[in-house]
Amino acid sequence: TDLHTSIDKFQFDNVFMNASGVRCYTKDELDELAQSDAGTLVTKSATRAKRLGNPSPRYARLELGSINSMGLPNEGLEYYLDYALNFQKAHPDKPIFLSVAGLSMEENLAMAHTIEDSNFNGLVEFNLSCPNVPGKPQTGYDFDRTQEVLTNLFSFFTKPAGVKLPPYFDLAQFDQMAAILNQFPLKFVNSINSLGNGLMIDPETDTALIKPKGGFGGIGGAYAKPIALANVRAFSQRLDPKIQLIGTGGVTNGRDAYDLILAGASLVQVGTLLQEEGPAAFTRLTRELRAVMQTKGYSAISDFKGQLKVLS
Ligand SMILES: O=C(O)c1[nH]c(=O)[nH]c(=O)c1I
Repeated sequence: TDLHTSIDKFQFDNVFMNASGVRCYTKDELDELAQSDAGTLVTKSATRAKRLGNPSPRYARLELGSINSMGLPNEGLEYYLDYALNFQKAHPDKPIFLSVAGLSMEENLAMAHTIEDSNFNGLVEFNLSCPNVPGKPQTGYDFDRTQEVLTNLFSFFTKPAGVKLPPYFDLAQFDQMAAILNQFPLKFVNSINSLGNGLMIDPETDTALIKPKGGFGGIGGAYAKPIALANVRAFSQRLDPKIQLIGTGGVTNGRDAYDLILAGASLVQVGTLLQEEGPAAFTRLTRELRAVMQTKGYSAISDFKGQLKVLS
């Protein structure tokens, strides 16, 4: 069985990769991902300047996943762009993703110009869904703003790019968002980011588990699986076929990854599981996905991608 997959002209020898924000803040962490069984990697969402992020505790493991309000801590765009430029020299056959999350339209466009003017030859993921910067709403939940950002962006940006979206929960929202996204030369849509602004409680102290925002943070892990499947499926049914899906959310084993691919995903990102198990998780996931494919009689991702059946 072969886990080879592609997005646009980019080929990957394995469908698995990290979700932005997980074990991808520093060069050392990124190198660990590069040396793992993952097919590729994405850097922590970058702002122009380095950010420390929110006060700790800002991440907690939960019974069925995780809650985080990191607050966009990162080393700044130049750091990740520098990493990417060195990486592509050393690994010309392994395209990587650069994630960008400007806190304003101007910052997003300024960072996009910097990337456009660079020799970066991988893919750019514009994160429209960070839920944890106090006072900053998620762009992905403001349709007019999303339209405006993408219009300004693609008036000059020519490198391969996609967007990271928050989860939607209403079919009219899938219709509206897809109608916006279909207007732009996107190579991919990555769905979903964490379930924004959840809350969990420490049973000993009756206190919110994490410190920022009175305990509100993005929820990941098994809790996210049914929402991730629905979002990938909904966009797969609505987007121009030229726009491919990256499935993120709820991957704990090979079957979860198989399900995201059935729903239409070309790549599968792993967040909470990677945070908890480390890059060795990719070895287990790869083995487990191959086993599911063998059971089903499939030898390639294309044999079952998007082939979810429904009851007639
Ligand atoms: O708090 C974060 O840094 C964060 N956390 C998330 O769960 N998703 C995001 O896109 C981001 I930028």
